[in-house]
Amino acid sequence: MKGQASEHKSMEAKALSIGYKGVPIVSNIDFSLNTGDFTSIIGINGVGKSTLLRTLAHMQNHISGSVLVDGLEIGSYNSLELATKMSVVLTESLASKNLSVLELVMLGRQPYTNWIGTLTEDDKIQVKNAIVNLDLESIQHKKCYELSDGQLQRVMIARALAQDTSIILLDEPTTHLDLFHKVRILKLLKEIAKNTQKTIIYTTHEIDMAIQLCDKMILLDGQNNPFGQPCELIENKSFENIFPKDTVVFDPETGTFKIKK
Ligand SMILES: Nc1ncnc2c1ncn2[C@@H]1O[C@H](COP(=O)(O)OP(=O)(O)OP(=O)(O)O)[C@@H](O)[C@H]1O
Repeated sequence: MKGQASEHKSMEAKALSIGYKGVPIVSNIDFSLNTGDFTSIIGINGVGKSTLLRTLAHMQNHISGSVLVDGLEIGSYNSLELATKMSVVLTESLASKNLSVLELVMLGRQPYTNWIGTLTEDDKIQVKNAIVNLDLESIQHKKCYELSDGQLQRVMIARALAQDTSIILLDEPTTHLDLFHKVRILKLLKEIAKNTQKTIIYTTHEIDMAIQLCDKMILLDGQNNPFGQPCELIENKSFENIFPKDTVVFDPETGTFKIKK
């Protein structure tokens, strides 16, 4: 589904509890995202950001509460339906590094191709656009094992864009990127969210950048897990207790964290 004319709730969490083997690691997660929302999940190491992302991607079950996609329980979709609704970019290393960049990005079209995997003209356009948008033209024929971590990260994002889903979930998409590429990719993702009315959710440790760029933020603190626009979270002093105050303090004036000297 693409280019929806008006906003609607594309992904919601209600009283969501996530964890492993029936044991919750975070509860009380509530948020509601519209189409076009560029959203980050933030919080300290080990709080449960990746677990939440994998739960939203239906790669693991939630413990209680609900995750709604386009108003319906995530569990009510089969895997092919979900593959046309959401794409996922994980940090885990890629199994098929023997593929070329182009071949890997083409795999993004798999949910739409026939059983032999033939690409239509539309599929090829989507692949080309993803390659151009992520600046991969000059390396499109290289094998993935020949790439740097940062290049590979851009290829994985290109594959998700080629999949052209209304929801894109990314786990720490900027980890291996230099400052220029971090900003470039985040701005590109935001632009894509706005121009094509996609809901984009990503986990990150770059809170300052997220405050500047995101429409909404989900702050996992293991207690209330505040959610809202960055300015609302600043107003509610939500950022002030993320880290121990004797180490880093949040400056609401600049929206940045400062090292406590
Ligand atoms: N497969 C698993 N089985 C059991 N516990 C797990 C599993 N994966 C992660 N955990 C635990 O769940 C908690 C949250 O982990 P998660 O990776 O979601 O945190 P995170 O916020 O993404 O951390 P980081 O910022 O370090 O990437 C941690 O305590 C972790 O040890």
